[in-house]
Amino acid sequence: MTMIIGLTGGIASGKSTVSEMLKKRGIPVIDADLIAREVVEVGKKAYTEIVNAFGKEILNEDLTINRARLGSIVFQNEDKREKLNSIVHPEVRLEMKRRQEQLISEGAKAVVLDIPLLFESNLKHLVDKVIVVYTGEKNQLERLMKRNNFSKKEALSRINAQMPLKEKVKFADAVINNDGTLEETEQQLENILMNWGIG
Ligand SMILES: CC(C)(COP(=O)(O)OP(=O)(O)OC[C@H]1O[C@@H](n2cnc3c(N)ncnc32)[C@H](O)[C@@H]1O)[C@@H](O)C(=O)NCCC(=O)NCCS
Ligand SMILES: Nc1ncnc2c1ncn2[C@@H]1O[C@H](COP(=O)(O)OP(=O)(O)OP(=O)(O)O)[C@@H](O)[C@H]1O
Repeated sequence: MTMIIGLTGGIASGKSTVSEMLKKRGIPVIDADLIAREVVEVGKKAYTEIVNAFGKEILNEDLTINRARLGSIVFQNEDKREKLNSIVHPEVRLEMKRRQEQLISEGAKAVVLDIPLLFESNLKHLVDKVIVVYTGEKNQLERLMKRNNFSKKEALSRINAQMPLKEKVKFADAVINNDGTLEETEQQLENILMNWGIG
């Protein structure tokens, strides 16, 4: 039996960092953010629906989606965000399921689904266990501003578009506190995998 593990957290809490550590140990990770980029490539079904809903103003000159522009629209307006989600999420879910089945058929002993909105989208039923990557509010804000070159206002609008991390922790089977060093984060991950028999 393949163990399906959900990896979630808040924006910039460290999911990709933990996901790299998992891959290094040979555990495959299916990344929802990455798939969400693929399904909106020029000409795909979701691409056409986004252009119909948001207009050509959100396109770059080469007709690809201008993510910064679309982001600044949807993170300021919940209705528009829900509209975008309703276009993109079904496509992401289909592709994730396809990849998960492929990995299971190859005999993977565990598969990790890296899904930032696992709880917000009520997807807990898709996984056997959930790891939440946690950081305190101050670290989350600072890391997000630094990584994306965001103002405080821009960063907060994205953080506030998600369930508070403190809430997510309550629904976790295991929590990794990523406020410390990367070594400390890796140690916590090792302990969790060991406890679940996949270390
Ligand atoms: C709005 C978009 C174009 C902004 O693109 P951008 O390159 O700036 O951000 P990126 O996609 O790398 O996402 C960064 C992080 O933002 C957060 N985030 C993204 N979309 C959402 C959303 N709809 N609601 C809440 N948080 C979100 C996640 O924590 C994600 O890890 C893009 O995020 C998008 O298409 N979002 C809708 C699809 C989605 O929900 N993706 C997330 C997982 S499926
Ligand atoms: N323990 C740590 N100490 C210092 N910086 C860290 C640590 N963990 C992650 N970071 C940095 O914080 C930022 C956010 O981390 P990461 O990209 O892994 O988050 P994420 O949860 O995948 O974000 P997103 O939701 O946007 O996909 C990155 O710039 C990363 O290098």
